[in-house]
Amino acid sequence: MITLRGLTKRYGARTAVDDLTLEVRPGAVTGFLGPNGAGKSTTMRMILGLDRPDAGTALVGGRPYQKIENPLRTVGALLDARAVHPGRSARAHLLALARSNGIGRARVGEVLEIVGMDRAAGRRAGALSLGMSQRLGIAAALLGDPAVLMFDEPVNGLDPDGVRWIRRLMRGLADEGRTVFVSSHLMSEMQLTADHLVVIGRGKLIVDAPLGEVVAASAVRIRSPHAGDLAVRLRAAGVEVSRTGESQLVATGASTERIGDLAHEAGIRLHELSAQEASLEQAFHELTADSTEYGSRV
Ligand SMILES: Nc1ncnc2c1ncn2[C@@H]1O[C@H](COP(=O)(O)OP(=O)(O)OP(=O)(O)O)[C@@H](O)[C@H]1O
Repeated sequence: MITLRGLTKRYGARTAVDDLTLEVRPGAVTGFLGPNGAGKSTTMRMILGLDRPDAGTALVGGRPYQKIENPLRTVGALLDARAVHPGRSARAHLLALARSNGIGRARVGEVLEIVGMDRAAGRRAGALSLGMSQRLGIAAALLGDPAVLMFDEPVNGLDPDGVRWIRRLMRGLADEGRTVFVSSHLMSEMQLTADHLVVIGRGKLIVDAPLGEVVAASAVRIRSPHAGDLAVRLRAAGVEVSRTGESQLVATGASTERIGDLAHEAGIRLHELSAQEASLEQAFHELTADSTEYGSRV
């Protein structure tokens, strides 16, 4: 479990993370989404004790990172896959990490196998492809068999096989009851991977909800020979409506049942009434529109 309470980080006049309060729960993949510069990496760095918050707290398993005795056994993280000594072999890198964290040598072989790197273990870290570097970073994160895992943009630069592999790995880790917190700006990817979503913009929490709830923020497509009259009626009832064609409307903020009832009360015939499930991409765009606009101005 990761617990953030009022977590805040400022860089000069800029508030990178703004009063973030949330819980990341075990047994699920929680996607951490936001436009570039939203504050995702800064939040993860504060959880790992790499950046000091200006206010608030970040706890892992109920403790601040600095107070965790064997951090690698509690929380594993992949922040920057390239942050490995380039001259060391993958195995030597993991062995050094294991030794300094009181983890037995045998576990190194296990994690190399989990990430499918047993045959590349002798290669120098600096000579690994990005995909292999990601796997090595994940092997390091898994080394202490931690209950909490954090991945910052893990699929960046990966080929489709690598992306599928990471997706399956995260699912498996969550199914084992672990807390899996993964940042991404790829909404389509999160739609396939995450159970729960945390969306931030300009450092502020925008959404903290199950994936289904975010995606179901739906629009309703309507066709009627009296679209103009119907639009007037719907707006009067507080429904947001836009006219998309001579006889077509799209309404948001009301169910098909409500729209059907309103049309019936007004005596207006309908030729189509269908719920359009918003893709996460659309939902994300709507949710973060303000913060993205702000971002592009600065
Ligand atoms: N060390 C730093 N010094 C000054 N400003 C910083 C520093 N680190 C981050 N920032 C700023 O804080 C804000 C949040 O950055 P952060 O990297 O956390 O966002 P992000 O959501 O991870 O973005 P991205 O998707 O681009 O990685 C940005 O405006 C960034 O420029």
